[in-house]
Amino acid sequence: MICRMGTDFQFQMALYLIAGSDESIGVKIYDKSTGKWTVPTVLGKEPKPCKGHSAVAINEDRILVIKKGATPDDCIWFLEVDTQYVREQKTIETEIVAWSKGVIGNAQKPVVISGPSGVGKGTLISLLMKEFPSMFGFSVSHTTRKPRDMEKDGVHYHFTERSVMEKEIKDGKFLEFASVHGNLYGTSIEAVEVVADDGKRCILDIDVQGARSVRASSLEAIFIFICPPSMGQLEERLRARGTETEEQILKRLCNAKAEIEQGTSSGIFDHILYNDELDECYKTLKKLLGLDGSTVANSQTAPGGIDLPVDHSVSKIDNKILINCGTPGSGEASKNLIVLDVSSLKEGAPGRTRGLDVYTVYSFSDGLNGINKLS
Ligand SMILES: Nc1nc2c(ncn2[C@@H]2O[C@H](COP(=O)(O)OP(=O)(O)O)[C@@H](O)[C@H]2O)c(=O)[nH]1
Ligand SMILES: Nc1ncnc2c1ncn2[C@@H]1O[C@H](COP(=O)(O)OP(=O)(O)O)[C@@H](O)[C@H]1O
Repeated sequence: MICRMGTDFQFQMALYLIAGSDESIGVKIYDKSTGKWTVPTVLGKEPKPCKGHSAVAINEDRILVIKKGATPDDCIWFLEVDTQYVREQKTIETEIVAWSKGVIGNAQKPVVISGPSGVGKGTLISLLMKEFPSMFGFSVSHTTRKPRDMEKDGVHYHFTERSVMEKEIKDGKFLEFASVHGNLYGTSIEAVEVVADDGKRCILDIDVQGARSVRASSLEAIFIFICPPSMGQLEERLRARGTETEEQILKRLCNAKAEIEQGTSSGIFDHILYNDELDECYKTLKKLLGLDGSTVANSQTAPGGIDLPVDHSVSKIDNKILINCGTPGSGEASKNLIVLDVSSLKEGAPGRTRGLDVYTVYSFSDGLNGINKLS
């Protein structure tokens, strides 16, 4: 492995070294109090190797890493060293850092939908996905339960063995997980990232325990609880669906009481919807998601990127990162300065940092300038 680039950052008690090779980008930490180097546990998907990188410390929380020669959608990354997410994952034994990819603009908050089995969560989500296919993406959960007749692996769930899922949970691959009706269910970090990378708003269908975990995490979301009009109607719907055995139906009905109690009284949920008449409930759901005609349905912007030349220099002034791409040529306008505004950074899904504003400044040889906002 040939190490051909490195940047280092001094924080109060530690120095972070980011070094890249043809194969990987590695991180080492020098502890000033003990004088020792350690290799931290690195969470998140590591950026692909590149032709070099520039890096700037944004604050004590994270370091911005700009990859050279990367594709426009893959050049802005953050090494999180003390963000809320990293603090949540910290163990006593090892130092932890996390990679997260920079997302231009403000993708809309994910939507968490919970409610008892048979209340109509899946039905409402299907309606949304059908009416707004380019706006919403479903977070495909993992589960140890067996697939139903019509369910497809990788579409409705990632059907998995308990031992495999438990190992992946241990390896930090899950945003949340819970035991529901005797099976293990969980949202992998990747499931949420896939939707974000597609430029879509993520919908999570998870139980109340999962919603509680997400509420406590760094992922900002809208939380909606769906209630049945009555326990009798819930039972009717579950039986009419015809996907569960009698034993499973009874277990689900028994759990429904506690779920409804927690869902309606725990303060986890921003909105409680009653799914009596499906059409009415769907209309209300669209209204609270801002889809009642006041917004253009498919207006979600595609995931953006920045076309960076390999040769550039980086500097920081307050909350602005200036990427200098060289002097303009004669005659034509040339893009010679890209400005990243990091004043409204937000933690997204683990593995993503949202809220990056990007401007390109064009200069003409006669001294005139033009500004173009990408986000
Ligand atoms: N915590 C958590 N719950 C999930 C996840 N995926 C599904 N669930 C919940 O697990 C419960 C059972 O789901 P499922 O087996 O599909 O049955 P259904 O609710 O009757 O359609 C529902 O409350 C789902 O919301 C997940 O990734 N995490
Ligand atoms: N408002 C409603 N009125 C009557 N039946 C409904 C309504 N909403 C959903 N259903 C039906 O109830 C059953 C359970 O709905 P489903 O979406 O599978 O629930 P969940 O995903 O919450 O378990 C399905 O057969 C569905 O067609």
